[in-house]
Amino acid sequence: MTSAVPLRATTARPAMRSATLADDAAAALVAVRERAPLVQCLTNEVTTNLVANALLAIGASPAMAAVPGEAEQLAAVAGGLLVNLGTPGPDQRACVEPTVTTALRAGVPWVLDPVAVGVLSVRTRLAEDLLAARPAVVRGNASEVRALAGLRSSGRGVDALDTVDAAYAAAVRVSRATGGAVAVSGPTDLVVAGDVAVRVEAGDPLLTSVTGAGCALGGLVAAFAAVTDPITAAVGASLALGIAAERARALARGPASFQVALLDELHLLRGEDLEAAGERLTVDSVAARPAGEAVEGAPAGGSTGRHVPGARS
Ligand SMILES: Nc1ncnc2c1ncn2[C@@H]1O[C@H](COP(=O)(O)OP(=O)(O)OP(=O)(O)O)[C@@H](O)[C@H]1O
Ligand SMILES: Cc1ncsc1CCO
Ligand SMILES: [Mg+2]
Repeated sequence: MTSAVPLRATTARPAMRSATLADDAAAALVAVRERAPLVQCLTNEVTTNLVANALLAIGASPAMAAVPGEAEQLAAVAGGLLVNLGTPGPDQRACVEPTVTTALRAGVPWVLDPVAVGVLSVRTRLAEDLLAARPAVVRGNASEVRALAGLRSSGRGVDALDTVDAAYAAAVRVSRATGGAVAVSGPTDLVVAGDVAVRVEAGDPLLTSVTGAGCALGGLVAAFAAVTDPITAAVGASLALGIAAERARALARGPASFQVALLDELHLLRGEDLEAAGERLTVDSVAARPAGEAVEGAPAGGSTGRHVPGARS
């Protein structure tokens, strides 16, 4: 992976307030609706359709061009790029490095969704290489983020068995390595960027009964990243999907009707809905974490021996 590209500045903002962050997320949603950013997706074969539909519902313009020779053409003109490693077949493996390099050179923010990293070896090595290209946002579940940080993880296939709290130190470590944001999904989402940690209270357990809710979240993060900074993008996308899910739940009989309603609710979501969500956000400083929640210390589960490029240890 080339590193002869401009590096992204750190995203942390001092003294961030939850109300301000909610306002910024709302403004970003309005901007997505106004600008309809093109989001180039190198995504997986299982959830492509849901990712594309979620992007359309939020107001973005998705395109899934994963053909070698074409993928980088689209990345050069996109507003954002999603790289989701759910089914990393030969075409995607051939595409990914030139596509990410093109995006970086063009100043296009890119999002890494490290599906099943830590469980499966090919994608784990690929993700480790990709971290050196400094994704604006890494969006994964707790087990995936732990694995990316080189910590022992207990994912089962594409699902997390680790808690979001157990991925806190890992998120900090990966954020410091990339200079971008790291978003950990679960019952409460966690977004870390630099020295800022944000918890987002939104969502519904039915999201885990629809394949690709996390993948869709990765796509939404890429759409938001096209119009705002990485931490606002991660928080805004998390709020948008979570609030839409809560509303969809009220209309659903099960996962199938929930998925349909979820797309409707994403489509209906307005800036005011995110503006009113300040109370769902808890912002604190990484440095201010209580003792016992070590950020740099050895993980409870030990290390896999893998290394995050640039990570402090
Ligand atoms: N128990 C829960 N309650 C409420 N929301 C949840 C719960 N678990 C996950 N979510 C939400 O579901 C969405 C997907 O998160 P999840 O952690 O399941 O992603 P994932 O494992 O990457 O999913 P996938 O790989 O299937 O796409 C996020 O918006 C998250 O906030
Ligand atoms: C089930 C599944 N398998 C590979 S990708 C994917 C979608 C959820 O990440
Ligand atoms: Mg996932």
